[in-house]
Amino acid sequence: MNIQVLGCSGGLSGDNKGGSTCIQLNHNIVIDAGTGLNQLSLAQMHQVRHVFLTHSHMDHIAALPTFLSNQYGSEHLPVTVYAQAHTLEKLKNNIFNGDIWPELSSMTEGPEPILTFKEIHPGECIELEGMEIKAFAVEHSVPTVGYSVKSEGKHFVFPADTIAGKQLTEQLNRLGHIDTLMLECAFPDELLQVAEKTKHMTPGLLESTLKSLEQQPAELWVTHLKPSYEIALRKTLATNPPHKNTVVL
Ligand SMILES: Nc1ncnc2c1ncn2[C@@H]1O[C@@H]2COP(=O)(O)O[C@H]2[C@H]1O
Repeated sequence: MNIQVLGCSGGLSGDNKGGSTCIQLNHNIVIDAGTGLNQLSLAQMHQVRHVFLTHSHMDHIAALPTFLSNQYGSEHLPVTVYAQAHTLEKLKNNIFNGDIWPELSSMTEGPEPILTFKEIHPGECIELEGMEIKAFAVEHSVPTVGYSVKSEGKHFVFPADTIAGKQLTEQLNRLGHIDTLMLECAFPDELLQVAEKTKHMTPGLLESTLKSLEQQPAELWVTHLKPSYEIALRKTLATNPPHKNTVVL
């Protein structure tokens, strides 16, 4: 399984060229459609057939409308967008509503639509292209799922935007051995109250989450740093890495 983090910032600024959350699995699957998706060329976008969304927040869906419109002319239609009912409802009502962007799921190019929305539920596992992609519920300010991806003997887990706590620990422990755990760290410890209110992590919460796990992952990728705090967070995470193999993306 080839994992490319196309974007993972917790916000947008010219200092972070990657953009917001989008993780590409091999050529044809992405998790989230933040602005990192725009790193792909048109030809590469035409290879992406499956989009798994974690939640409805803008930094995770921003590139979806233009990405989907770019699919007109692709030979490999339709694109399937998987998400929980809440996320699909917000997309249909607030984005693909004919005002902000066309209702692409009902529009056709030739014999088939370019887009299919597919509701997923926490606990559901979808098998695609030799991968097992399982959604699991996490605690964030809107209904959110993380994804566990197993392929070729490797296990990649992305809990998306979430706060530390019993739910996250239990979900991660249930998943067994993890090769790569990609966990967020949005705010510094001084902003713990903001992190708690917005349901995000701090370095301290990251450390306590790692300590609460029955098995350590082989490596930890830290993601979703908020641009305003990125320099300070990188310094803290370099001085006191929460895991022996920590990579701050
Ligand atoms: N009370 C708050 N204080 C600071 N930032 C906030 C507050 N509420 C929402 N936000 C920001 O709004 C963002 C929405 O997306 P996120 O959950 O990634 O992160 C959130 C925070 O960056």
